[in-house]
Amino acid sequence: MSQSLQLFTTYSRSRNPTVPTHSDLNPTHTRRFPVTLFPKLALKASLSSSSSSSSSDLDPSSSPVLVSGNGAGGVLSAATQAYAPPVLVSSDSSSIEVDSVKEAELKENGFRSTRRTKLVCTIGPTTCGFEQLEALAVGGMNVARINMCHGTRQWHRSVIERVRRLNEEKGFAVAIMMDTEGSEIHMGDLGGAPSAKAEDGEIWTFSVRTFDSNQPERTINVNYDGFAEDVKVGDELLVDGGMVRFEVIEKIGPDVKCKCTDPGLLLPRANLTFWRDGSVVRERNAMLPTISSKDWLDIDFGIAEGVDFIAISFVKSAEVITHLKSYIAARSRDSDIAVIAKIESIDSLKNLEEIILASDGAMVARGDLGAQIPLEQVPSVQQKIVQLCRQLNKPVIVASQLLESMIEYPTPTRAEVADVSEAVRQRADALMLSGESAMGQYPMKALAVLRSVSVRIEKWWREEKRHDPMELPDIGSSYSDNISEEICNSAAKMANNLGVDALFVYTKTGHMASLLSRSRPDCPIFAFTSTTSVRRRLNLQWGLIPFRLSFSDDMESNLNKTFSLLKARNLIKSGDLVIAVSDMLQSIQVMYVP
Ligand SMILES: Nc1ncnc2c1ncn2[C@@H]1O[C@H](COP(=O)(O)OP(=O)(O)OP(=O)(O)O)[C@@H](O)[C@H]1O
Ligand SMILES: CC(=O)C(=O)O
Ligand SMILES: [K+]
Ligand SMILES: [Mg+2]
Repeated sequence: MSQSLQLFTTYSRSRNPTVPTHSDLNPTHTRRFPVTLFPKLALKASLSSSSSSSSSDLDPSSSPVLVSGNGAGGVLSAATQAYAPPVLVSSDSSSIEVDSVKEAELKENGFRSTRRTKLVCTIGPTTCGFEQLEALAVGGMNVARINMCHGTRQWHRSVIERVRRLNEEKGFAVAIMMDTEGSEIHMGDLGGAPSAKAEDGEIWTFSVRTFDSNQPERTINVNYDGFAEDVKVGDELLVDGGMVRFEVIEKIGPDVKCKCTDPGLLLPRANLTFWRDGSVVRERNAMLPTISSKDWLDIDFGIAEGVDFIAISFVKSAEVITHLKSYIAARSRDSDIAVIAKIESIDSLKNLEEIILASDGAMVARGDLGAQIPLEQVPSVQQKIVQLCRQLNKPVIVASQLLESMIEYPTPTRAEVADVSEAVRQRADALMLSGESAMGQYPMKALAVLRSVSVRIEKWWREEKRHDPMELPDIGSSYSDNISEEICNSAAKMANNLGVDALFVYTKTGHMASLLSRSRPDCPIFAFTSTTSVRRRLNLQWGLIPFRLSFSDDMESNLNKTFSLLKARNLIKSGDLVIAVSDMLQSIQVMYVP
């Protein structure tokens, strides 16, 4: 076996004076980097003129090969590379200019300051139209989430179709995440009303009876037949994780009379938990399946629609994730739907490591989590989950109430901004909007707040060099996996030490890209992959700018092609220092853009 670390040091022009210079990086001096991890260290100075090979790599007649973007994407036809600054996508006879936002950002601020933290938006009544979806995509939405608790499958299908059309026509790579309902106890849909206000001291009836059109006043339907049997007089009933609270005062057959003790807004299908003697009552929930029969139908729907992620609510154990993954694999051989475990119950915390290991990512679902554990424990649990996910190389989303007040108001509270900053500082892969984007009055403003806070905090922490280095354990099961990990860890470290402008990774499955992301390097990671589904999936991971690119096993030609395409688009320039790694050739290459 020949596992070599190859350092191709191509020197083409004098070093940018703002970054450290290395006088021995030149055509006549090759330098052995202090890397001793590999059996054979082949150090090769590649002196060929990179620009000379570009013409043969770029066949003007070929179809679009390069699609860039970090939620704001674009398609660059090889034919346009030399001349055409406006990047065009031809989906029909007319051409549409795309990616103006991302490109403008990359060009104005340099790609060093692009946002690393990814943004997930829950789509609901206020954002389901094509124009609103486009505005969200332009505003930085990387993943659109649809919550199967709400709306019909037809409604969800139309959202998926619109997102797909947006991607095709405008060159975005917005991924779709389907979130299951789960079989927890929740309220009915309030007889069609958007919300209802419960005032202090009011008596409300929670009933397992279903009501057709005429729902009696102050009556709420509960979806679970055993509800009236399970609760006891004196129990505390929490709606939506404690946003509204009631005390159970009387049981009459299927009806449970409750007095409101903390007033608030009741929203359709809000979750219900009941507490007795200071802790949540969960015996019954423990017996309910994590994936209900309705969830299985929704999952079939998600597979048929080709969603990118399925997020499973109220995961209790790793088995359910493993089972779902094999179910998906059996149903859709070619698809690579990633399974995200939502951490929102006591059981999920008990089995945290196994669950995360079995999943393709996790969500800190603070809404329901805060209804199951004391609220003051939520911040430390969040930090723990975020750290563990990074160590195990799984993307992690911090969700719920990040900008809750923006459902009603155009400006966030200072406390909300601090909460968002903290999640960015913890270097979660992604932040999620829920009600703010699903049914709030200011979805675009809320997204803009996430975007600006992310960019600001990321930059501040980079400048301050305040990031704690994290111990990254070996996670691969084979020697070859371990080599990939060492290559990525070393490449990220070299990138920081040398102050390079970008890391490039050529990856078929996205694995090497995720390993680079795990190191949270100072520079952005340009991830080149040949399939659109992998590109969309990488859109959830910290610091990756995913591009679709047809590439070969010949790294030199890949690099030349990439340099030409990116330079034509003014995304990189001669003299930029780049470190490249790839799946195909286990190597680290350091070079200046010719
Ligand atoms: N497809 C939809 N149709 C109508 N309203 C929606 C839709 N999706 C979300 N909402 C509204 O936005 C609110 C917040 O959305 P979110 O997805 O966070 O849901 P949730 O019901 O709080 O539950 P969870 O996230 O725990 O599943 C919901 O309570 C609901 O009022
Ligand atoms: C997102 C979600 O499910 C929660 O916070 O409960
Ligand atoms: K859900
Ligand atoms: Mg939840």
